[in-house]
Amino acid sequence: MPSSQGPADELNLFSKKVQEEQPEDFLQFASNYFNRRLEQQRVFIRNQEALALSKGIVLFPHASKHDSVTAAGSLQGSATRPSTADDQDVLFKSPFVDHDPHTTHLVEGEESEEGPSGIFKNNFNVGQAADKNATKVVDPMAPDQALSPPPQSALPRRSVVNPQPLPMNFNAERRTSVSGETLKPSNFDDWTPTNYTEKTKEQLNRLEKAIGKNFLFNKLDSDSKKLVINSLEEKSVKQGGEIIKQGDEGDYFYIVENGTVDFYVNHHKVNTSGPGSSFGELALMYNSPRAATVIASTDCILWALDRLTFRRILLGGSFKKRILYDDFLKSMPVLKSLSTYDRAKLADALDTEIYQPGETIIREGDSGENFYFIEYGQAEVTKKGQGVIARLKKGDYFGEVALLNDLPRQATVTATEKTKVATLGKSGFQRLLGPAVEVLKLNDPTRNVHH
Ligand SMILES: Nc1ncnc2c1ncn2[C@@H]1O[C@@H]2COP(=O)(O)O[C@H]2[C@H]1O
Ligand SMILES: Nc1ncnc2c1ncn2[C@@H]1O[C@@H]2COP(=O)(O)O[C@H]2[C@H]1O
Repeated sequence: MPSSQGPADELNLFSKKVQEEQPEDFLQFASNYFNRRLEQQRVFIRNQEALALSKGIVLFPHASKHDSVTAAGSLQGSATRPSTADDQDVLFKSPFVDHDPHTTHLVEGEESEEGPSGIFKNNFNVGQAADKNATKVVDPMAPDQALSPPPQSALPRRSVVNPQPLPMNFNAERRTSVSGETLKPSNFDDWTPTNYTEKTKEQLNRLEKAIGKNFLFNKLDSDSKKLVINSLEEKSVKQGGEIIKQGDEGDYFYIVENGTVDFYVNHHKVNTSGPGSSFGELALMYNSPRAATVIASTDCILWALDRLTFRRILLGGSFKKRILYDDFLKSMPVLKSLSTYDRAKLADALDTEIYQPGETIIREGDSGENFYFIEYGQAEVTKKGQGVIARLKKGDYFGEVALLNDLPRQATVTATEKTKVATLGKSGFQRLLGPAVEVLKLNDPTRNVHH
């Protein structure tokens, strides 16, 4: 059965709800709960389809009207007409939900106790924690693009990629947040993406070599991986060709098989990257204008993934951490100076740890390995001989003093209630915080002692 998360995640969510609600009539509760989930999912798909149709795009070209009411879970829809309220009434109405004493409204994008986008939380791998008491919830990932080497002459103007008319901007409304729209089905059993073409053996071999081990793919299950691979379109770009123009609307996401590309923001070169790297995700994630111009600095072979497949498959998989941390990082005053791109790279590098009341997160005198943001909970800072010197809460950060000044930990930080922190390793701290480091230095609580 298709679902927004996959059966295991749906079951996890469901059992959490059961624990929370302790329903007296379990079967009734279960029936209502899953009816509502199904209803939400169908409504979402209907809306997407209607939106797409309003922009002249057919999302489900192979489906007929009759297909739309096949067995529960078959997510085909009518390609020829927008949905109506009547459709939804007939197709989505749960016989029970209106009168259910147990029903709680599940809103897409609803925050759970577990974090900014709780609906994803049960997807995480439980791994080893930096502190033996902590539970690490997310894996590290995402290779970084190298920083720019030598300066370059003026930008070429000619565009050689994307000769076809522009793409599926079916969701052309500008948005600044990914969260609402991304808590949605990412995997449709019966959905055939528009650009799907089985790859030849030769292409598959090349793809496997170039990108098979890329973080984009090792996060995906085999079906999703196959879907993505067969949706990729091969594009050759000559040296100097403009692949993306800053300010344009997003159409494709790109993976580099061969060659090197340069990134320019407001005509200044900011980055360069080579084989195995990828770019062009920001505009597709945030429905924002392209944040940089991308030029082939050598002849390149690229693989392009259309916007819809990117959003359906990669957003909730490979780019999950960005979605998870998007709102949280945006809300942190200390990170205000970071660009969308900086925030995205930062999110890629974060891990999550949970501490129980009384657990030590940082011990005075230890060497410093991580920087911390508090996602929820409270902690107190103590120093030998001085007792409690500060209290920390949601949105605060700590652990910067040792990293900024190359010193041992200057205080002990202990959770006073269940506390969830996002952690950033030392190298990420130095590489990814950019201008925020200056703010951290200015706010250094030991500034007068060390300087
Ligand atoms: N410093 C940077 N700022 C913005 N985008 C960058 C930067 N470096 C690389 N890029 C990539 O350039 C791409 C341009 O298109 P997007 O905005 O869709 O996504 C962008 C990123 O993938
Ligand atoms: N007055 C303070 N002195 C030292 N550390 C403090 C103080 N207030 C808060 N802290 C935090 O406690 C952390 C302990 O580890 P660090 O020394 O790496 O970074 C420290 C700061 O983030």
